[in-house]
Amino acid sequence: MAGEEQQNTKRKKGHAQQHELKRQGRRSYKEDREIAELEQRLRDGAPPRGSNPLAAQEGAGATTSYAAARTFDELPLSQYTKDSLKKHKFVTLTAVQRATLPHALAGRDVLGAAKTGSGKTLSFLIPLVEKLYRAKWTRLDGLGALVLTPTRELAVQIFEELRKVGHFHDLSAGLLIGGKAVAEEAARVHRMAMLVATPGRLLQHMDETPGFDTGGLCALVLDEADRILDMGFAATLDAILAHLPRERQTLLFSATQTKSVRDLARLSLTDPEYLAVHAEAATPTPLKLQQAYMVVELGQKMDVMWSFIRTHLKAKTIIFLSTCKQVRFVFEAFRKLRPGVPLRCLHGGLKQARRTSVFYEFCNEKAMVLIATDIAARGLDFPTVDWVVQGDCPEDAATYIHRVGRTARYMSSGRALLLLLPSERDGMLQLLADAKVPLTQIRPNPSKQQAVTPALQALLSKDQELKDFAQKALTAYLRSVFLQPKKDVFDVTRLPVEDFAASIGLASTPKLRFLKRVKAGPGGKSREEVVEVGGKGALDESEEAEGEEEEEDEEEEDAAAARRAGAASTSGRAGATPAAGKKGKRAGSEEPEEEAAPSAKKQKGADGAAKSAKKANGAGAATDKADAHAADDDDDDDFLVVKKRNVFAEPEEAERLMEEAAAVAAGDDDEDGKKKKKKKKQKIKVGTASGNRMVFDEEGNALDPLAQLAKEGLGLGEQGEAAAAAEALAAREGVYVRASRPEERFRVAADLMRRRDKEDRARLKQLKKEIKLEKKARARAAALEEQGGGVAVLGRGGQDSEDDDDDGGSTGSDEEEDDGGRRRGGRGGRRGGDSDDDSEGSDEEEDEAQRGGPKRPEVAHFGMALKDAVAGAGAKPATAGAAAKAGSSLAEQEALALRLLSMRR
Ligand SMILES: Nc1ncnc2c1ncn2[C@@H]1O[C@H](COP(=O)(O)OP(=O)(O)OP(=O)(O)O)[C@@H](O)[C@H]1O
Repeated sequence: MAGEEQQNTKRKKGHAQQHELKRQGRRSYKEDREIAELEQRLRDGAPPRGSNPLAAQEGAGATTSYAAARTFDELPLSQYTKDSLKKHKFVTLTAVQRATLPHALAGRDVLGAAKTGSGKTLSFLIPLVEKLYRAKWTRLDGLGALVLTPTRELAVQIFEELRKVGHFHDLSAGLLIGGKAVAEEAARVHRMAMLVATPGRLLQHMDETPGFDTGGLCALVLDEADRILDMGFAATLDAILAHLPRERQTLLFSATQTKSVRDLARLSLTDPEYLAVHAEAATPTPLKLQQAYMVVELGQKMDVMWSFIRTHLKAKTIIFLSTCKQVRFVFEAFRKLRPGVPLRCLHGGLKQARRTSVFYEFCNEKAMVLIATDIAARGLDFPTVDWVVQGDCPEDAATYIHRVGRTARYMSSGRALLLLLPSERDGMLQLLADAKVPLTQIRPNPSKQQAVTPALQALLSKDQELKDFAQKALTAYLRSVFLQPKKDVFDVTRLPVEDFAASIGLASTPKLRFLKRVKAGPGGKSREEVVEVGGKGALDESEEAEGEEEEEDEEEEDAAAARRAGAASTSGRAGATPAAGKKGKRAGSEEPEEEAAPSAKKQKGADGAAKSAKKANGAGAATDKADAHAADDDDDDDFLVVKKRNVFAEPEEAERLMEEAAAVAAGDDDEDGKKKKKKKKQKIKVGTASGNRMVFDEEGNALDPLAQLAKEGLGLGEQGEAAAAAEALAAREGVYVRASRPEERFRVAADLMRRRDKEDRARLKQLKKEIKLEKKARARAAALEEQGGGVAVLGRGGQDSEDDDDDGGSTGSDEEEDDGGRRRGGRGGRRGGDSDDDSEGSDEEEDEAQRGGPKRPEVAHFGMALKDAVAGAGAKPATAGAAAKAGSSLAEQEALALRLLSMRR
């Protein structure tokens, strides 16, 4: 027993000594010896320059060379890294790891290209960690290694992977992404040996954070290098590079690698190794990925997407759309129609906390539909995604490859479906054929297709917010098509805008005008032409709507927009004509039933509600079929009828099939494809009751509201304490590599987000209350003024700035500054992200209030002692507090305080 104690004490002493050594930047004798051996092995066994280690024979020169290594154990890696990899079950190298690790470990610049899901992340993380370990890097040495990624979610994911690789190391690592508190990051960033960052936020710290030293950086990684090097990130990347030393190792990885000499020159690469692992492969996409496309009319797209979801209730699916606003609309609309599978959305307009929680939720679910923009297209490693559906055509073959790469990752299989408009078909298929992407044509099974349009019309007719979303979605979609540089694929003038508007439930088409630059004549002189869609006088309306942009991801989405806009401006084309099309006259004038009805319909056991809803609601067509399908969720692929042919091998047949599919998608009835099916007119019964109000969970199970509350446990009792404990834990763990408990962290993050959402809502409510009170007070003050006497405008002085701090990420304060010192009375200002709509109302109220009096002083503080003024004023209570004691209402107290103030002035 005594012996055991002695041993324990000895071990503890050993650990303490080791820790102290590391703190001083020194290593133990054992580590020193290991580092020396590793250096020796790396020198002696490095693969020849320009060689591809994949071609190296196993066993050849095994004594010294590690070029033929098949397992991590055979590589010259530190024991800490080997143990970490083993702990996380990484044993055998993937092809890209075999090809790139030997060169990267030898300290060379590498350009690695390999298919999606092939393990590129470890190919750059392992060399970084090893390099700093061998350099005996300490936190006093400043930043040693940097990984740049185009999106925040990808940065989070890489950071998690880094925690795995660095599990047993003693290196500090940090994550810098937009949407988080800069100040918090600034306090720590200078202590980080490694950083994973998005370009915008990194540059902000480089410019603004004192003591953030990047001059000693020895390794830089650009993940999704082609994206980071493209024009969307050009200025930011150049500014970042200007802060970094030219002498460094640089690693570039992507599934679609850049070969541009100009790009590579910007990075000052030294004799880089170009390792394109799958360059000779028959296809650039994973072998276990089945890919198909379907030609769909724009006016049928919503039906096809809805039908897909309804017939794949047990699948994990990502649906890609082109813009934030489309994602928001389709998500909100489908969510309200309750398809029977949980839905989530991911786009740059969401608050960062929401984005992160959606990311993790989608990782952990088995069956879920994620509707997303291209911020989810690159790099994200969601486990076991069954389907990738491209609802909108990708901008190029590279985007296609990255999007479909979210499924069939590593060893698993997956399926992908691309929806193409007839006008996109030829151009896009050609691009994909050039990129050697194998595609099969597929068409929807008409008997399984479910019309969602009537349901959308009914929803929009009673939900103004959703209608606004729909209008903005339509505008954003057309604008994105307009901005696409590849005009042979994307031609906004060929889109049936009015059919599309009708299909998303809009009773009329929003009026839009786009400015179009076209090259006039061989001289290349440009002129501006106005393309008008849907009528005159449209510009103001639509552009105003666009002005109300949500906070977008400052990284990826802005970069994409900049890229498209830039390309569009240099590739203008002539011949734009107003879009033609008959006016779709759809529902919307009649008042539909209670909103709960369509969702109630598909609930098992809610038959009565379902029947009445079916009769009453315009959602009939969609939900009738939805009911029929609710019972048999297993008919997954019945909706998709496969034509088992490679269309590139049989062009004529392909043509015929495509036309056939287009005819089916367009709803053509007879063989010659001319006569359109008549849609049964939906009758909406106005004013009838629709049953009890119900709450449903994501799976569609009915819950009573209290049970729902209890389930969510919003900050109540133990849950609140647990959340507080979790928060403390998160704060304690910080961002060190050694602290590796992903599940715990996910839970902590989820708890924190729930609590903060609740706090936000409470704060907003409080603010609205306060604003109302202010208005009242001003009204009273105005009345007093009429009776003679000056008036002061209310504000909350110090309290404002306190709230500002709490509410990181709000754009309210910016607006305040922009208004040239016109200080608002609190945080009712417009917020970024998904809460901005909530606060618009209070904004207006405030604005109105601000206009109340032109010469008024800016801020008044309640509770100030105004004895002098009181003395001058005669027998009134001295302060608002005194007034309260005297029993007057708050509004009266406020009015009184104002009066006192003005008298004092
Ligand atoms: N050697 C390995 N053994 C087992 N699993 C691995 C190995 N290397 C990578 N993986 C796993 O394979 C999956 C895909 O890896 P990773 O995300 O690095 O792919 P990628 O090539 O970067 O894909 P993308 O091009 O989409 O960014 C991850 O879940 C990763 O943990």
